[in-house]
Amino acid sequence: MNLNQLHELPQELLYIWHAHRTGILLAAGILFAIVRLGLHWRSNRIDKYVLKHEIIDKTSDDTPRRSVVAQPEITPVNTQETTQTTNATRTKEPRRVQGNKSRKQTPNQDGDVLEHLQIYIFYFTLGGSTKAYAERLAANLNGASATNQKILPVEVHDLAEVDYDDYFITPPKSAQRSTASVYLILLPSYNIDTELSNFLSHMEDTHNDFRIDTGSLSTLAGYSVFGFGDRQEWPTEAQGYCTQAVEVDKWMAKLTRRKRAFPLGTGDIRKDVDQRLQEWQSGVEGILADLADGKGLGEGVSGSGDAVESGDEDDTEEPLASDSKPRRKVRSDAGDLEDIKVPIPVDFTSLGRSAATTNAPKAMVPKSSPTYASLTKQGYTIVGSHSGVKICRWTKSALRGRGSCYKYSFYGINSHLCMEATPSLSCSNKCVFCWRHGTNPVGTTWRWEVDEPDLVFEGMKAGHYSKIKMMRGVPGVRSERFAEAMRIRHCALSLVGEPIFYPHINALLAMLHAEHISSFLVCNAQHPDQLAALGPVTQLYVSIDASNKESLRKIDRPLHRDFWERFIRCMDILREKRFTHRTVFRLTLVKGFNIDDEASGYADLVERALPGFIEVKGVTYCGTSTAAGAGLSMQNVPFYEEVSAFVLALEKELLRRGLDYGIGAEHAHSCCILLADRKRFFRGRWHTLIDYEKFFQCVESKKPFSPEDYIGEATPEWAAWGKGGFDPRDVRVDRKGKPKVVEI
Ligand SMILES: Cc1cc2nc3c(=O)[nH]c(=O)nc-3n(C[C@H](O)[C@H](O)[C@H](O)COP(=O)(O)O)c2cc1C
Ligand code: SF4
Repeated sequence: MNLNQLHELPQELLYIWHAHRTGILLAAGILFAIVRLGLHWRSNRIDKYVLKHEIIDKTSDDTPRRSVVAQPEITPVNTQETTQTTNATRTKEPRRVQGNKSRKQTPNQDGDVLEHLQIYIFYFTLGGSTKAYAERLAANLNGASATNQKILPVEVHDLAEVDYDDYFITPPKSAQRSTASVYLILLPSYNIDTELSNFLSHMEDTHNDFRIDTGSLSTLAGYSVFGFGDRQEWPTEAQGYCTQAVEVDKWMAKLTRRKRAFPLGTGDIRKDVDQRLQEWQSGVEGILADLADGKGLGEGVSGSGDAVESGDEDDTEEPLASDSKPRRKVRSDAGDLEDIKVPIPVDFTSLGRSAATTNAPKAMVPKSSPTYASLTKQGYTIVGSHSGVKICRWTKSALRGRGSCYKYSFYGINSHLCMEATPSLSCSNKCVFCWRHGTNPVGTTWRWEVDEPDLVFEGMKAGHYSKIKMMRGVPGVRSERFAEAMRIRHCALSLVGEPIFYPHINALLAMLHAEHISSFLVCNAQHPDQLAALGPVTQLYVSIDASNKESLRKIDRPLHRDFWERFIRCMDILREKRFTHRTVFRLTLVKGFNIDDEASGYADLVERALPGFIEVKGVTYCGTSTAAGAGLSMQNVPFYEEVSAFVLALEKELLRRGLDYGIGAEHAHSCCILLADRKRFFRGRWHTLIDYEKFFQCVESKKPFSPEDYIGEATPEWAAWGKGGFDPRDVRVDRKGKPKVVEI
């Protein structure tokens, strides 16, 4: 290049710039963007690499590299790790926990092979008696598990001597991943300041310490508490009986995240402590065996862990359908059984001839059907293809010492010993107040497969017991009632559907009686032939939902066209049955439907059937769309005074006709009053209770017998008219679980 050309270079460059500046700028911009993106991607990879290695370091090293502020829902990854963390931090700095999200583990849920079960017994004592009980319990458990290699010798610790940090912040160091630990805590109660008060404060502090996982004992396999108290000085829990055991049980539920392995047991040191402790021990032994077998706590409903227990059940007698919202109608063969078009429907009244039908019958509630899904969602256990079982709210209530249903006051039935079941989920009515609407199948004929009665019976019992077991972790469940509940004494065949619809109903009843389970069978007065053929039943109910044809049509919405004729025939059959069966009318009063001016109509029916008893009950509003569609609202639920006024009017009307009925008992809590034939009033008292053992003797004698043969003792004073009828052994509570004052 010569000098001239060199001179012209700037001009040349300027020219090139002007001519190509857009392209140049664009290319530079693209290049810059590529470089930035490359750098960004590279730094991201480094970050990830560092993080990954930090995590690996953290889980493999005794000393945590990072501390993460504990969130309410965090929990240690495993026992060992947590113990190490706590140890490592306790000496150097405030306690720290790592913040991995809870996986709600139990040792054997981790997939670890459970090798051992370590039982720790903790006790507190001042006078020495609880120590003696703890040592005896340890000896018993060691003896019982001597042959089980998985259960390690029991460790016994005095709470006054242990360092709480070693056992009650996290489980002990000795607890390995493959060793499940169970705490059994035996405690007296003292209303004075003792070490026990410190223990309780420690539990509260641990739970509330923001640096510690709120469920820091959740890696335990389970726990159970037994309290010793003195009922003579502290008669009820509210007055102080075993209060500290109750408190510890609640805090343990929180700290373990609901690992209550067996309900809190309590024993009166002056009276029943040995028996209660023995019952509790037997229950605990069962759970320990399950845990050692790697079965975990089972499908138990874990306790809420709430220090203030919530009344987690509504106060209505019948549970509401869980989804009371209007439901889209699902059309399917199985879902809407009423609409199934089976070519030749078989009238179940002539089932013996069903072999003539060529089409094989179907399952009433197939597993794949929406009906099945809906019923199981509501808590029913479907047994076989057409039966069901469910524990009623009163069974739960009695397990928690919150009262039994009116049948305890009237007939001596303990609700926690009662199984509610039906062998036929199908019904021939669509009553407006039935809370199962939209779920249970309906039909006038039995068009389905028939399960054998032994299958139905065994399935019902298994379903019931499994539901009872699910209650063992629920706060407030009394251990002695829980133990008693594992032996069914009564069966209410009234759950849903129509029990006598089942072709083998008599065989099923015989199976119940053979196991000394009493039977209360409720039918809807629509199946006269089955009613006539019915064998022995402890108590035979007929639902009387209206006193005249029009009302019955409006309320029961029966599927049979000849529903009134069927109803009246049933009245006549009942009149005959009164010599062989304890017959009961069950009236459900619905304000605006069947109360007003109907006392005389009901009296007509009583005069016709002459039942031994008349139960009158105010309807429970279930809030379903069906109820609403039928014009039912809370306005239709009568007050207790209105039910009482109706009963008095009916009693008067019956007397006017020379029918001697009187008020035998009441249960104001469930708005229910019992009228009884005055023959049951003798020796100055009503006798509405049942002697169940005598009933079984009568059945076993195979000779004819009458309801008078098994009249029980006098109706308790507290259930008499004007006394309310609430079981005095129990505490009535409101929706929040707070004791409730009953006004009669
Ligand atoms: C000073 C004192 C206070 C007590 N307070 C209660 C109490 O509040 N509630 C209760 O149920 N029992 C209470 N008790 C009864 C004890 O809990 C009961 O006797 C227990 O078995 C004592 O156990 P220990 O011998 O292991 O100390 C109390 C006993 C004493 C001596
Ligand atoms: S009789 Fe049995 S099933 Fe019926 S409400 Fe009472 S406890 Fe429940």
